[in-house]
Amino acid sequence: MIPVYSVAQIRAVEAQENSKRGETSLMKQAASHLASTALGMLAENTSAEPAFVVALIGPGNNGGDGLYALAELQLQKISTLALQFHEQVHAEAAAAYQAAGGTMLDLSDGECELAKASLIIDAIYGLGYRPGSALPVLPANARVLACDVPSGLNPDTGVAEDGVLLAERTLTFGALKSGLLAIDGPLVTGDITVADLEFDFSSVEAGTQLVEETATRELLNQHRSWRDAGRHKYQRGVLGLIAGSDLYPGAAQLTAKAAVACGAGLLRTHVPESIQSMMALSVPESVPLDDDQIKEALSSSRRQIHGKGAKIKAWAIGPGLDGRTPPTGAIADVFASPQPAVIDASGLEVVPAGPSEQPRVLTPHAKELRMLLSRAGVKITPDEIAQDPIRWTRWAALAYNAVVLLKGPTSYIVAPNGDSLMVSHSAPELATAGSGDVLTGILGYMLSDSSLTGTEGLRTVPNRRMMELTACAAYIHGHLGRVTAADGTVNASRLIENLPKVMKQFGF
Ligand SMILES: NC(=O)C1=CN([C@@H]2O[C@H](COP(=O)(O)OP(=O)(O)OC[C@H]3O[C@@H](n4cnc5c(N)ncnc54)[C@H](O)[C@@H]3O)[C@@H](O)[C@H]2O)[C@H](O)CC1
Repeated sequence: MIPVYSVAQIRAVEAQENSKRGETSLMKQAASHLASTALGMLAENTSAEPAFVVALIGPGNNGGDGLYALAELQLQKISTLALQFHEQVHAEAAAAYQAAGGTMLDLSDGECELAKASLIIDAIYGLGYRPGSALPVLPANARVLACDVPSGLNPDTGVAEDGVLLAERTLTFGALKSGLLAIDGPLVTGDITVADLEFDFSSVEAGTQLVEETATRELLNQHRSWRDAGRHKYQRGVLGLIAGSDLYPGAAQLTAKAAVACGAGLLRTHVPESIQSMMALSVPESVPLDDDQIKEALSSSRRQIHGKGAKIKAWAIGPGLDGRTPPTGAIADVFASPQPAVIDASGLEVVPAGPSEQPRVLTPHAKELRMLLSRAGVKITPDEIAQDPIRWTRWAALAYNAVVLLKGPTSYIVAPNGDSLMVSHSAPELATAGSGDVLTGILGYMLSDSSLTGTEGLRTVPNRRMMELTACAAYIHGHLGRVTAADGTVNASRLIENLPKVMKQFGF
């Protein structure tokens, strides 16, 4: 996992490093990473035209990084040009660039050169960016390498100006900044690479951790064993799904299909009688579960604690459920059971607040998070959630004593003790009806498979593990969105079609 810091934290560490190693030395180290990233991007060019790198240079150290990087390229016989965006410029870096034979022009005098560039380095604003600046308009198909932070993106909040310089790649220095991963960040940074400047972050605690592919695989493999291959279906994850209504019969089917597509050992479905035949036809692998059988499953799970085998290992509650009526009878009993549960959609309208014996993951989008907080007595607006998603997700995790996954372009996963993870590997095309139902099926299956939770019947799944598996499910769901979008438009049914292949890529 990759730690994510605030601008203030990075500034503090940078100041320490500057006093130890000197600002110029740090800038040159950053610039060297920037120059080699630029060379890597140029090597991808198929054009026979000689390389021509144009850098947009701002007034501060971000601009200084850009100039030192151009000087390195110039010394490697790459044709370069520096376009000054501001009358002020980093004098020492400018002198170094000109000593290397570089040419500096005011942007107004050299703007026409941008169209000829094989690569544009955006070194106008980085950490020091303040909203409200004018920004240049770049040629439509320009290849842009952002220096530290794309200009026009707030490095802390992730809010971008309309005129933000869209990057193909962002090389960020020292560590990930929260703004690169939040709100507009994922839409404007392109692929992000962190340039290691050997900073000492021991004095600051990361606000959160980004779960990327390597971490996802490590987390999934934590409890896997060669013995898993010999398991029978009751050991390969038995999920109880409580979902569906006459109003929304489809959501239950999508979650059911997704859980089956993940390779669950057995799916038991508790849906209204009016849609049971539809469920049996559309998901023939599923087995119905009536109230009495739920009570039997719950009582045997208690017996399991005393040695007898129960069958249902986890619950998925909510997709398409009629949220107007509070749970009664068997469904209320499920909310009080010790098995882990993922609670989504209308299930969020009825999940009880406060301490619970059940290890739970709630999976709201921003509007549902607002409803959860309102039910817990906290009135806030969608904008307030957007401005500080981790803080408000943490509120809900505390109020409901549950792991909370706030769904969006970036997913935030927060445990009741305040620990948080982020997943930014996603696809904008996932904003389509039923996508959340598919995620519920993936997560529900994962919580039901003891080769993933690492717990047999005697212990409930710890919140830390619930949080880790939720992040893995969010990562796989985001990857599923990218794979599906690669060869066509995205809908929930196509996501499900691709799910077996994607799960296989992650060792299932
Ligand atoms: N953090 C690190 O590890 C390292 C950072 N480096 C580079 O330094 C920049 C940050 O430099 P700084 O001079 O503080 O700020 P910027 O260059 O981002 O901004 C320059 C300057 O621009 C002015 N400004 C900001 N917004 C506006 C606006 N809207 N209108 C007008 N003027 C504006 C403001 O005065 C800023 O100070 C960081 O990104 C890295 O690239 C080190 O070089 C390497 C290590």
